[in-house]
Amino acid sequence: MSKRALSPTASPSSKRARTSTTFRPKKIATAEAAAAVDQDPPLLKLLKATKDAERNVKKGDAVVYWMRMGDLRITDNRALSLASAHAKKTDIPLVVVFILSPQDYKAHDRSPRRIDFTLRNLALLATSLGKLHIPLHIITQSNRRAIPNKVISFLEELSASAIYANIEYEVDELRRDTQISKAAQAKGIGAIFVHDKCVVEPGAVLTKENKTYSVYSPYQKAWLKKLNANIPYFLENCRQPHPNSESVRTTAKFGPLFDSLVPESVPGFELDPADRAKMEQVWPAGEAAASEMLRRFLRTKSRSSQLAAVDPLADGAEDSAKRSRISVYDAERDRADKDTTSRLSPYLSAGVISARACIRATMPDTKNAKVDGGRWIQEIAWRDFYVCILAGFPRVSMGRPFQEKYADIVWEGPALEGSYADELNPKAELSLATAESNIEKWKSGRTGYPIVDAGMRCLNEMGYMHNRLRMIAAMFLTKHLMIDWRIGEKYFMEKLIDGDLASNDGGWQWCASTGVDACPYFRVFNPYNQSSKADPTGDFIRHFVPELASVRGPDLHNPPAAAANKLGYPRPIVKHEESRDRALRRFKNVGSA
Ligand SMILES: Cc1cc2nc3c(=O)[nH]c(=O)nc-3n(C[C@H](O)[C@H](O)[C@H](O)COP(=O)(O)OP(=O)(O)OC[C@H]3O[C@@H](n4cnc5c(N)ncnc54)[C@H](O)[C@@H]3O)c2cc1C
Repeated sequence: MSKRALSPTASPSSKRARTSTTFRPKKIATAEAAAAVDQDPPLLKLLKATKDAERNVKKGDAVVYWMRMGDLRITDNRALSLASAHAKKTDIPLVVVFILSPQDYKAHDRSPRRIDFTLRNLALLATSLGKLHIPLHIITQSNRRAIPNKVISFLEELSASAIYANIEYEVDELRRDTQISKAAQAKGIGAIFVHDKCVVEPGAVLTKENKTYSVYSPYQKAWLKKLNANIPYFLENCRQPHPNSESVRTTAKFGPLFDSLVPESVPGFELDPADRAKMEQVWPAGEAAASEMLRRFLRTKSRSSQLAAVDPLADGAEDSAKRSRISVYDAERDRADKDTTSRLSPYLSAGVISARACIRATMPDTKNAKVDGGRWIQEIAWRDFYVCILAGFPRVSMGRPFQEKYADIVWEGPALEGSYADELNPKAELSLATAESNIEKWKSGRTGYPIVDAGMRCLNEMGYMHNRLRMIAAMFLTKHLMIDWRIGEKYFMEKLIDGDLASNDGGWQWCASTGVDACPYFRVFNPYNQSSKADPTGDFIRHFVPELASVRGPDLHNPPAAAANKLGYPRPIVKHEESRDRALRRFKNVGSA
């Protein structure tokens, strides 16, 4: 039975409602501020602050595991496993806490779908933990700056001996945890923050000069070598938590923690009922669903019936060793007209399954098995790479381009909050109204480029987009419409169910050519060519752009004017060659139009 309370919106405190509407996080740091943070990365500060965290820990009455948005699972969870071992060793109960923080969700442009997915998973976790007599205590904290004090007072109320958590690599979160770590240790409470998100943690793979890699290929080679050199550590299957004694449920201190309810929604992030029902169908919550999705990816064939917003666990998946999705991944992964990829990103982003488990599942079951570094494994390495970039060059999470030399590219459209100016860039060619109208057409999938429109409508409908389509849509916004990548990055985060700052920023800056190991600025995708590669059958476009449902053959990718007009499909809002020339000009002459 899932344990969920009615939405707190039913009786919002006026203070909470006010906070969520007036809170305006600063989005873009100055170049100087970003450079200063790069020089002294917050991850190193946290690791330093927690180095001796387990020394001088007082004996207490409980051990706390702080579950975060990126580790919503019981199986193979490093911090949970360590917390449980500590509790078992000292014979005290384990308590799990989750803090709902709407201001953080706003600061990170979290989508209501991602929040809903979090709550759906938490509801299942509350039940599973309850079977182990472990309470899942939910705290809603309206002012994010007050979280450190809130955590410390919670630990003091429980007379906790230690708190464990998996590291979140975003700047604000690292700073918050460093503050908590220092405050906890001052009170004799251990604060232990461990790596869990990546297969190979940030800092473990460095260049010869002891620096974070900023080019993927050598990184990936070094990553694989490191991984294979110590598989028991990097691919450890962390132990399941031990149950608490049942008697913990009746104690005055811990009993009430079992009454905590997972809310139905978070104010400001509610989903309308139809969307919620769809999300439940397309992205079923829970560790069992994630494991089954992984199993199907490894063992069964792709299906064109899976190209849209449907149940990924629907009957009909056909077993095949030779034609399983992973076996043909290298050749078929760029196709959006069937489920060629794993669709595990929402589960990996929310930590419903560990990246370690994904890699382990691809390995033969022999003692000396090695990770083969095949194409799918390389994608998991991309995920690790972008987390390393976030940790090693925190500037990217402060709204700055990785390549600062591109900071002054002349973008069309509105300036961003906390950006250079409040008004339109004076060098822009288009009026603000035209640029804003272009952005709206891109968002709603009405650009007149079928593959871009199908991708954007897919994003709007199911909170997910195939990787190749994300690339096409992102490049279209940044190069064809010459709109600042941060506008697209924000829109994706607000819509995606798998929204993840490291991968999203990495992907956007790659497409905008401002990022780490980015696409060279002169390589501007031709959307028509890309379209026939990503959707050779045309099924994907016909599904998501119903105006074109009757069109067959090459016309589908580039509908002739007369046919488009007749079918009510828009004409292209820009011309590929002209926009390409403009993008090249602006990147060659940064600061000029
Ligand atoms: C503009 C843009 C924005 C993106 N935003 C996000 C995001 O917010 N969250 C997110 O998880 N991914 C993001 N990606 C990466 C990628 O598109 C998705 O991870 C992938 O489409 C998920 O589908 P899948 O699970 O079927 O992937 P598979 O092909 O099955 O790959 C397996 C896993 O590897 C990881 N992965 C695959 N490709 C990439 C990649 N290029 N970069 C980083 N990790 C990768 C993902 O965790 C993925 O689940 C973005 C890419 C681009 C170009």
